[in-house]
Amino acid sequence: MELVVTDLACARGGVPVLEGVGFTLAAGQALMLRGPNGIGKTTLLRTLAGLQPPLAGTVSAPPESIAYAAHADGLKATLTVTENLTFWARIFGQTDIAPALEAFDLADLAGRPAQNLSAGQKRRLGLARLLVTGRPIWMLDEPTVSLDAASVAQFGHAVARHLAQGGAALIATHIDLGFEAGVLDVTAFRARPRRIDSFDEAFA
Ligand SMILES: Nc1ncnc2c1ncn2[C@@H]1O[C@H](COP(=O)(O)OP(=O)(O)OP(=O)(O)O)[C@@H](O)[C@H]1O
Repeated sequence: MELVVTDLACARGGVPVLEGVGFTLAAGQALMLRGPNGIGKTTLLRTLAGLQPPLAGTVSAPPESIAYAAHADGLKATLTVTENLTFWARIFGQTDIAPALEAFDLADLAGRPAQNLSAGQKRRLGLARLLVTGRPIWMLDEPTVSLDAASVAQFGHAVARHLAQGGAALIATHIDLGFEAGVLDVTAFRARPRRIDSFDEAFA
């Protein structure tokens, strides 16, 4: 599924962050979001994934086509690895969690409660959830935090497989993930400061 973003503007905490964002992401393609800390990469991903409304512009792909993985792992602490994946698979109408366990080398940890995993293992489980969504467009915010080199490579392979199967990925990351990808530097879309004209606007 193709994602076409046109003239998008987005805000965080009521403050415009980015404007005029436009790009196309075709099936099979990945795009790396770049730009300094605080420029608006997370804000853009949240807006594209439908977690917050844009100030302006259009996003061609519906939120139902997007799987969003935020900074936080979002795991159920007392559920095991298998139970976490099964829980998420059911939400997305899927049943098979075996490929997710395999892709992220989680089989040996399948019976362990999420709260007893290391930070990197939690992150692997968080990312494995992408595979049980069945959704074509992955939007990932700093997905490699806490991962060691082998796990980064494993994650890179999982994304590459997703792309080969006709998926697409938009990834905010500062590191090279080992597969061919375009780069979108969001610095080019930094919102210009504007005058606040009313009390209501100042505290919106
Ligand atoms: N909850 C919030 N309320 C108000 N402003 C926020 C909030 N979260 C972030 N911001 C501000 O919004 C702007 C964009 O933040 P955002 O998290 O999108 O940047 P980023 O490019 O993802 O940064 P990083 O590379 O550090 O993760 C920043 O100036 C930040 O300080």
